[in-house]
Amino acid sequence: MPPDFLEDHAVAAWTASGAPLVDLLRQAHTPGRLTGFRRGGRAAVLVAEPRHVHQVLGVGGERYVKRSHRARPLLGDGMITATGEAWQSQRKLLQAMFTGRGIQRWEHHIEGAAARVVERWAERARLGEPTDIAEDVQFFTVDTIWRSLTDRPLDRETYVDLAAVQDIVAALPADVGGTAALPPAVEAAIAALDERMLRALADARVRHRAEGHGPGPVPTSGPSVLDRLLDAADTDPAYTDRLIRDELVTLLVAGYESSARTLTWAFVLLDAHPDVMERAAGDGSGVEAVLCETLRLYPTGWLLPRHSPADQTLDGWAIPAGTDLLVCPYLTHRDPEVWPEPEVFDPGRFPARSPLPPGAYLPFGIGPRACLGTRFAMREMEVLLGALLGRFTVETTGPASEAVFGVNLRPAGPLHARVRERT
Ligand code: HEM
Repeated sequence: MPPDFLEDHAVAAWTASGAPLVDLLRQAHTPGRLTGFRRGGRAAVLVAEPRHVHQVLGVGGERYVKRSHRARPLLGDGMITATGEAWQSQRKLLQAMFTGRGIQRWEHHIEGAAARVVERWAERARLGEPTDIAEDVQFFTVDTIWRSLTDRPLDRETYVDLAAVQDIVAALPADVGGTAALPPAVEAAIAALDERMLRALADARVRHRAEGHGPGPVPTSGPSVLDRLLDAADTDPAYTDRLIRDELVTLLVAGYESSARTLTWAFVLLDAHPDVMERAAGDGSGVEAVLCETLRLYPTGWLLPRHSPADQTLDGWAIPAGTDLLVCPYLTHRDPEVWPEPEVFDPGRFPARSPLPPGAYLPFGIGPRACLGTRFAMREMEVLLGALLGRFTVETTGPASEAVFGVNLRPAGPLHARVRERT
């Protein structure tokens, strides 16, 4: 049976309105059915039911492919955009640094970067000046990932080049199949970022040789991600300077944007729920639940597109070759069958009392392409949120942030707040 497609006139009306893609997905969404729409001769189906999500990303992870056209101008051939054997070997190389005990090596970077934000807030509190939470948490997440990539703390000048990534990401087409033509200012920001990365690479190569690394077997542990990539380059010709640049930019973009936006969303939600904020501040034990619930309501990876190169059947529905499958964690996470009163922010839902249906909760994706940095991200967010809530009270002073559904789901604008030391 073919999926239900929206009438062409409904799609044309949506196009004419200039509304974001999420509005079209909401229109198409019909619980219990597989629904979609056609645009410019291309068919796309919405994948929001947990069992469909599980099949497309989990068990069907090999059949439905990732094309990532949208981010390629920025990420090149790094791990997010790579496919097939290239992806497999890239993932294998870095996996151990980010899973299991591997992340313990980043603990001192995370603690160091969190201490800088705590100091900054203490200064703001002393002077009675407001701060921009969105900016502060972004500095933190850029700092943690930069230290992990290069083993160097972040200076302001480097931060400015790296943080320009957010303008680049915002300029990427949010829509699947969007073109890669970017405004000149964005091309220039990508060039500045490239220069910064290639300079970091050249510096690291000099240090790397001086420290006695060289051709030989790839060690199973190393001080930084860049060292690991340089070791790989000694034995594997696939690791050209270009690919190392792509991998660094990929880890930078993946590693700071989502964590920064999630922390900002957490403060937006906590500000609206002071009782939850006080409980989480108490002994810090509720911080993880606050983050899990924040990621349920605002999964920064709100849309995970896949493509079907061959004819497939999904839960009895016929998926012809060439169809885009728009997995949408944002809609899945608001399924009332799984989450009673889905719009309500309630960290008490976590940890879940009974196992959730497969595919029902996926802020970090599922299946072979699930997030490499899940453990790193959760740890860094818990450390910072715990440290800030434990020491300061927070009261925002600006209007509530609107959600922007771009390549990722981010809060619009800054988040100005007054912070005070707890007495
Ligand atoms: C709150 C923070 C984060 C969120 C919500 C998040 C979310 C995601 C999601 C949903 C995916 C899967 C995309 C897909 O299936 O199409 C993904 C992939 C990925 N993430 Fe994260 N991420 C976060 C933090 C991080 C961090 C800190 C790092 C790096 C240290 C990272 C590195 C990656 C990489 C490399 C991939 C691609 C994996 C692959 O294709 O094999 N992420 N992330």
